Amino acid sequence: MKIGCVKEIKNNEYRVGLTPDNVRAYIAAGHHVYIEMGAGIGSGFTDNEYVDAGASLIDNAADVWHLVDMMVKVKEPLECEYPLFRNGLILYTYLHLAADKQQTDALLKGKVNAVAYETLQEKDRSLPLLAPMSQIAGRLSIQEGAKYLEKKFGGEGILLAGVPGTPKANVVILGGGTVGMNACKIAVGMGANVTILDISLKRLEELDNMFGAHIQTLVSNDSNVERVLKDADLVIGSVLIPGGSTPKLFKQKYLKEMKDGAVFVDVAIDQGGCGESSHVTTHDDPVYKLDGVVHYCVGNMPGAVPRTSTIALTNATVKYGLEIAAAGLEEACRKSEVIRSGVNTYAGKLTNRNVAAAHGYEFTELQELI
Ligand SMILES: NC(=O)C1=CN([C@@H]2O[C@H](COP(=O)(O)OP(=O)(O)OC[C@H]3O[C@@H](n4cnc5c(N)ncnc54)[C@H](O)[C@@H]3O)[C@@H](O)[C@H]2O)C=CC1
Ligand SMILES: CC(=O)C(=O)O
Repeated sequence: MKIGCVKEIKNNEYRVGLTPDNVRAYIAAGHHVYIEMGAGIGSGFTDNEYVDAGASLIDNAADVWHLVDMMVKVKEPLECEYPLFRNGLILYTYLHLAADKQQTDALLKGKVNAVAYETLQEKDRSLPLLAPMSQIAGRLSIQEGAKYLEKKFGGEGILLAGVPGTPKANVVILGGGTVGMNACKIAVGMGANVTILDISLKRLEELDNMFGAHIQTLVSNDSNVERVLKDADLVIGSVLIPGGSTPKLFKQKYLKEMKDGAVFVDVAIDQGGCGESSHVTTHDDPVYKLDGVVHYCVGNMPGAVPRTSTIALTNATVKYGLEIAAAGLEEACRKSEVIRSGVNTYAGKLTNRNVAAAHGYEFTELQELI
C-alpha cells in the first residue's frame, strides 16, 4: 500500500503522523511511504532521517494526498484540505466529528474512508489511540492551569501548593478517565487539594485506591458539580462519551457563583467541551474570560510538546496502521472489531453511531458496506 504523511497545518500543531521509525516499519512490511518535505521538523525529525528510513520525499502536500492509499495524520483535515478528499482514500487521524458537522459532511461527500483515532476501542473498552494524548493533555492541564492562575494572566493570583500558613488551591476534575487521572497525578504532586467527579462508581473506587487520602472522590451529578465549583480555583473538564458530544455538566449559570479569577481548562473541548460557556481557542490565543472565570479551551493541547507527543502517539498508532495496510481496510475490518470501531465514515455513509446521533444523521453498520 502507498502510505502518506503531510505537515500538520492546524494552529501551532507541530506533531507529525509518522516518525522515521514508523517509516522503517511500513517499508519492512513491503509498503511505500511518501512524506511531505519538512513534515517532521516541528517534532525534531529531519527530512534526511525519513530518507534514510526509506521514505520518498515530496515537495508539496497536494501531491502526497493524490498519490497515496492511506494518509496518516495527527489532526483533522482543515477546510482548505477538503478539495483533496477522494473516493476510497483511507484517512487515519483524529477527527472528533461529533463536534464538527462541516468536516463530517465533507468526508461523506468525498467518500473518504475515515478511521478516527479517538473512537478506536479495544475489547476491554480502552481507547488506545486517544490514551497517550489524554495522558499528555491531562498532565499539561494542571501546568497550564497553574500558569493562568497567575495574576498577570488574569487568574486570581494563587499558588497551587500554597506555602505553610496559606490555603492550598482547590482543583476540581470533572471526569476521572485518562485525562482526569493524569491531571490528578500532577495536581496531587504539586500539593493542591483535589476533588474528582465521575459518573462511574467503579472508576471512583479505582481512583480512591490509587490516590487514597490525597483526593476527595464524588459522584458526578448537578448538585455535586455546582457545590464544588463554588470553592474551586482550577477546574479541569475531562468527561467523554466515546465518539459522542460531551455532556455539558458545567452550566453557564455556575460561573457567577465561582471565584473571580478561577481557571477552567476544558480539555474535552475537542468533542464539544463540557462547559456551556466553552468555545474552541488556539495556542496563539488560548484564553478568554467570562463572568470572571478564565477559560482555556485549546483543542490540540499536546501540540505544545510535539516531540513527546509525536513519539507517544505514533507508538500507539503504528500497530493498527500496519494492520490496515497489510490487509486493506475492508479485510482488516472484517477480521477485527477493534479496527471497525475506528471507522467513522465509509463510502459516503456514517458508520459511527454516536457521531450519527450528534448530527441527527442516518447510521449505517459498517458490516453492511464491506
Ligand atoms: N484538548 C486536547 O488537546 C485533548 C483533549 N482530549 C479529550 O479529553 C476528553 C477526555 O478524554 P479521556 O480522559 O481519554 O476519556 P476517558 O474515556 O478515559 O474518560 C472519560 C471519563 O468521563 C467520565 N464521564 C462520562 N460522563 C460523565 C459525567 N456526566 N460526569 C462525570 N464523568 C463522566 C467517564 O466515566 C470516564 O471516566 C475527551 O474529549 C478527549 O478527546 C484528549 C486529549 C487531548
Ligand atoms: C486528542 C486530540 O485530538 C489531540 O491530541 O489533539
